[in-house]
Amino acid sequence: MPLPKAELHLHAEGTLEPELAFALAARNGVELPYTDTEELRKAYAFEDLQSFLNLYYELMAVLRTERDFEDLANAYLERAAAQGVRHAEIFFDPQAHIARGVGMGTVVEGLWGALGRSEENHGVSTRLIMCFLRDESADSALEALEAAKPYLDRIIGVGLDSAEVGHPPAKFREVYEAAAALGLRRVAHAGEEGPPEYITEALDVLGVERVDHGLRCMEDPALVERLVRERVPLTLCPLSNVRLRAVDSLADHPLPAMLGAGLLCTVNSDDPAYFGGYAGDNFHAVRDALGLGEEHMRRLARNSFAASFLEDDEERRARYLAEVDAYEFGS
Ligand SMILES: Nc1ncnc2[nH]cnc12
Ligand SMILES: [Zn+2]
Repeated sequence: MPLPKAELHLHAEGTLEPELAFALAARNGVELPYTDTEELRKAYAFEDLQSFLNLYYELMAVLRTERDFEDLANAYLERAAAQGVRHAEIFFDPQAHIARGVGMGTVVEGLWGALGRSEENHGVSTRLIMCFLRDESADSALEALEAAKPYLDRIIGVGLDSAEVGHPPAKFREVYEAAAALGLRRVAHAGEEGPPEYITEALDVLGVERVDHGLRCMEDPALVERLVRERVPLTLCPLSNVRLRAVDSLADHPLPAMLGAGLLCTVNSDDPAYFGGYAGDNFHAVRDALGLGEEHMRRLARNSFAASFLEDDEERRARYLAEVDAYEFGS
């Protein structure tokens, strides 16, 4: 039985496996510039975040109908459940779909077709977080938030993703203020490729409650101290960091140093179809490459539920934490 865990950094579009991409392409009459899944997989040798994002946006062309988004989310939830994920807070990128003529309603209702039944079908509770694309304009982000207003019973928060360097968080002050006024939770990618200052800005200007990645905080000891003191969760994605060359190898990942510093670290998969593993694979990878023992694994699992947005269901959070505490390794 796998260790129970929450996944807090997962892009729905990043769960598009090559086989499903080809199946959806055929269903929707979309032509992909790859002959088969094998050739597509060869394109997964990334140099950096941008080289990944180019493929990530290209393959989204196959996602057109509510059913496509529902199938995508169901495929993820099934795999995640098999790896011990009990709760998933799932990002999606509405602007990338709206720009292709696929409306907010299609995306949200499609994803909801799977998420709304996830507990019965997969035993996984879920939340949905819409992300703004930081390499698009602040006005475009405001338009996306406006388009989301009819669906706010389905969306619990906002995030910020896409190409980081050159797009500091402060660009999105206004849309984050508007999101906060609507009662939405706030997170942002920061310190993946961008400097530690972007993490500080995300906290101070955007008011984020969690930092996605946050890896580069380790370059600034005063920032680390602050993140520890304020108990700001970091949603780390180790296999993603290797594939996008944020770290040289898994053995060089700063996770042990980050845990040692007292940071509230969590381990997640980011875009599992592209980076070679789902949540449980990421847990196993850091255990094996970094020699983390059972107590570290249990701590990471506890952190994932502690850092989740389950304030609306503390009873459930307590139940999940009790599952982690009772977990017997090797069972
Ligand atoms: N790791 C990542 N960083 C920034 N934007 C993303 N969009 C999907 N995955 C991402
Ligand atoms: Zn991400």
